[in-house]
Amino acid sequence: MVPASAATPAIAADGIVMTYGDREAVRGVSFAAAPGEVVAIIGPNGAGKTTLLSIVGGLRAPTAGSISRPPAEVGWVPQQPAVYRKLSVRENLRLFARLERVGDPDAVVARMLEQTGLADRAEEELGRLSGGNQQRVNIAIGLLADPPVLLLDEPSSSLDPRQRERLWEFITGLARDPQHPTAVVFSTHNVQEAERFADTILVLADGELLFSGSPGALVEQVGGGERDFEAAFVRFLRERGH
Ligand SMILES: Nc1ncnc2c1ncn2[C@@H]1O[C@H](COP(=O)(O)OP(=O)(O)OP(=O)(O)O)[C@@H](O)[C@H]1O
Repeated sequence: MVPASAATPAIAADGIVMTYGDREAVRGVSFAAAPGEVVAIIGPNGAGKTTLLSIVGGLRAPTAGSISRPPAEVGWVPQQPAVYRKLSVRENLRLFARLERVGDPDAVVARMLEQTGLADRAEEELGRLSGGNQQRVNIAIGLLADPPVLLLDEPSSSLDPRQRERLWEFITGLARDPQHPTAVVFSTHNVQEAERFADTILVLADGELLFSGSPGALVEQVGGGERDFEAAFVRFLRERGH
């Protein structure tokens, strides 16, 4: 749990603008994440969350603005995994390790199996694993190149509450690893999840960054009178015309 100001950022986005035709999907957004910091991007449908994440991950070039790291140093976990359900867990990891041209694919695959706690499921067909374990494999693929930054687009949206809990244990463990504190940036529609697991919340609406700070600071901004974080978030948006 390192506040962004306390260390050199693991990643910084500066003045990101993205236009699709004449539609401005992201309007001059800047943010930074420190090593070990967990950042949640929340906002209504169409706010620009996926667009912003995909630019930070180097999947799309922005219309304007810059990202402090090249795409090779940023792990990306898409909402729709690109995994092969008929291949085993190990085969999937090996395939993506080769595609990413990691130095020693077998060693990297062994490390990922260890890190995800899936070593004893390595030979199982991926499609037979639970949704939560499939999502771990999806995340492991994002981690193959050992990136200092991991981006996840709605990582828990298809999981039940128990799987969700285990997934967050895993993700926050990556951030808190003292040897390799990964900066984690994720988007979610689950506002309570953002409040629970993120150090910093970014509120995006209609492409504009309306808030950046701790969950507590957002509650304070709306006067602290709401019954929970979700109610405070809804009020915050309403007061700003969304
Ligand atoms: N490839 C594209 N071409 C044209 N418009 C796009 C494209 N991708 C996204 N948009 C538009 O940009 C805006 C932001 O979309 P984006 O998917 O980034 O939002 P989001 O916050 O991730 O939404 P959701 O919560 O629904 O996933 C939307 O108006 C969307 O229709």
